[in-house]
Amino acid sequence: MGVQGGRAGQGGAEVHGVGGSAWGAGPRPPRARVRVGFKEEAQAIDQELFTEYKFSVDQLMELAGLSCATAIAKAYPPSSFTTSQPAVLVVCGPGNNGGDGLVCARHLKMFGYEPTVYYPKRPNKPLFEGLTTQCQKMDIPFLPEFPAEAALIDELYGLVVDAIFGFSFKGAVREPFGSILSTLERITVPIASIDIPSGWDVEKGKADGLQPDMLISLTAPKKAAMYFGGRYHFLGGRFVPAALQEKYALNLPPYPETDCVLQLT
Ligand SMILES: NC(=O)C1=CN([C@@H]2O[C@H](COP(=O)(O)OP(=O)(O)OC[C@H]3O[C@@H](n4cnc5c(N)ncnc54)[C@H](O)[C@@H]3O)[C@@H](O)[C@H]2O)[C@H](O)CC1
Ligand SMILES: [K+]
Repeated sequence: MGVQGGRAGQGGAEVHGVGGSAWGAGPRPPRARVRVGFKEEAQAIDQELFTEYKFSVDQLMELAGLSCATAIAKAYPPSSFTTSQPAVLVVCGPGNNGGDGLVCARHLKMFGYEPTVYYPKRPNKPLFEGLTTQCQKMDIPFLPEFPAEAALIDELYGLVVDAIFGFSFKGAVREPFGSILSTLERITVPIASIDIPSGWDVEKGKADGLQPDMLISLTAPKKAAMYFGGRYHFLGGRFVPAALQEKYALNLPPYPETDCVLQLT
């Protein structure tokens, strides 16, 4: 099961191309001329967007989630799925990365996919409650339990969206996410990670961690993106005003026309 042309296994040469896993070869420079961002910068830009530019989290999350669904639709069109339906499992974590996942699930449904959400730790905040209700009202199922067997995920879904942790992840991973990540490390269907592969150190990555087929960097690639060895790297979150891009010397390549995503590799 999976998507046509999807990877056959974690870290396999057929996915990572010549040279095999990026980990084997050590860090490599990003293939597009994009200055790799740093964790501190990502959070500082985020803060400035909220405090100085007066954006709300809802606004940016909507654009971030839409970018993710759009990038997924470009890399894995529904027709490429080998499952009977373009079934996507969206795994959402407890912070804003999880919120991006909920928005992404909603747009994927609009785009003709069949998303299912797993959302074990739900913040008691109107934003996340609203996003959850929107998905439920759109007949997006929420799993009560995470599939214990990696093989079951491979059988039921053609793609997994990793919206567990973003740039605020730190320290040793706590349950239930440790078990979830160890199951995801064993699946063979492709994983699309939002902003950062979950469980990775934001700067150093994680050699024995998740190895997604796709990474959608939001605002700018974080330092750990240097270690990404999958097939598709997209930039999304086309919402950083020019003055802020200049202040942080983001040096982002131009997005094509009116697109909300840019394929970097
Ligand atoms: N400007 C932008 O680019 C935007 C990015 N967005 C997304 O927001 C995330 C960052 O969100 P944040 O809420 O700050 O944090 P996270 O989602 O990364 O996770 C925090 C969440 O996780 C828990 N946690 C942290 N470490 C651990 C651990 N070791 N084990 C278990 N749990 C852990 C923590 O307690 C919190 O609950 C960014 O990456 C983008 O994806 C926004 O959408 C806005 C625009
Ligand atoms: K993630």
